[in-house]
Amino acid sequence: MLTCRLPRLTRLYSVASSLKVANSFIDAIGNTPLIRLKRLSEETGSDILAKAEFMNPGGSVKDRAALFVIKDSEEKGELKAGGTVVEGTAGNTGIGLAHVCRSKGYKCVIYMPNTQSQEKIDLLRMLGAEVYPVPAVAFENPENYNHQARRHAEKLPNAVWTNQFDNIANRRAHLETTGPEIWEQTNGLVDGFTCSTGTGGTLAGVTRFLKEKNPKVKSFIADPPGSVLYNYFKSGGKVLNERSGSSITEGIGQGRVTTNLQPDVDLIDDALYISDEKSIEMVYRLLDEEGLYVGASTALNVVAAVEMAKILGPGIQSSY
Ligand SMILES: Cc1ncc(COP(=O)(O)O)c(C=O)c1O
Ligand SMILES: CC(=O)OC[C@H](N)C(=O)O
Repeated sequence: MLTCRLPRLTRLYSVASSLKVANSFIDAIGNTPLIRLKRLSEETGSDILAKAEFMNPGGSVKDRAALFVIKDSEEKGELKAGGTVVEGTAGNTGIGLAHVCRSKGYKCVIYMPNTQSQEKIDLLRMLGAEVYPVPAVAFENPENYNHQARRHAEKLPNAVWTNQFDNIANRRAHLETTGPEIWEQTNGLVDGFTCSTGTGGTLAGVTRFLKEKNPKVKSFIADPPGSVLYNYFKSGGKVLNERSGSSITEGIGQGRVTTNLQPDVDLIDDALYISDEKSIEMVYRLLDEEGLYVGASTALNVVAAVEMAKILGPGIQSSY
């Protein structure tokens, strides 16, 4: 999910006009619409557009990364027919992987922090994944869900740990699909982009693509409580605090600069800290005003887009 502001935009690129038959689950990933948020656009004087990543067939932006990390393993010859994909995930990447695995005939093993919602565990099991909810401990701890996933894959023949946080095939998904879609859908009139980060793949890939197209496009990190990236950015990359605090949002927030984020961290123009209170309020505003039923991580992105629009002000490519 992403939001951006397009003061000059008069006509949206028609997604419906590009309707075609998808030959499989995989072909249905991506090409999601941009939805104009009418009330928030009127309120800010900037067009606020939300990329409807919930319309991916697995239900989130993470379908894109799931497809790219699996394709990468196949291309490198690490994953062969009948093999197993193992991943550490808050659940959404797992859901994308479980779908792609099912459609390609792979087995899927998921390690996730036991703080995540039961619905995601239930869905993963329904999709045929083997799921291990494990205690939520810091990345530095060998029992962290990611390290457990890596060790599981190392013990199995024909298995890969897709390593979504540090495997840059994830970032490539957004360089090659999400970023170009936004550029095309807005006829290049996008002038600001913001989203939160889990692995950082979306923020990094989209930022890189848009800035290569037009260096004047701004990019802001949207950070929830319990994440360290807001302080990291505001200290000019000097302070990487220990994680403290927590958030009701799931799948976002980060304790380190991942390999997916690292190459593009210097391209980020600003960071926004978004409290849970603001995200929850936005969940209900989007439902009441736009008829959009979204989760807290999406609502957080929208809060950030509104704040970004207010900072940049109406008028394309301001001098911020
Ligand atoms: C629902 C949801 N939104 C956003 C993200 C963040 O995306 P990325 O991993 O590309 O930073 C994730 C997971 O990371 C997620 O699960
Ligand atoms: C906690 C986190 O960063 O999760 C990454 C990703 N959203 C996932 O669903 O796995």
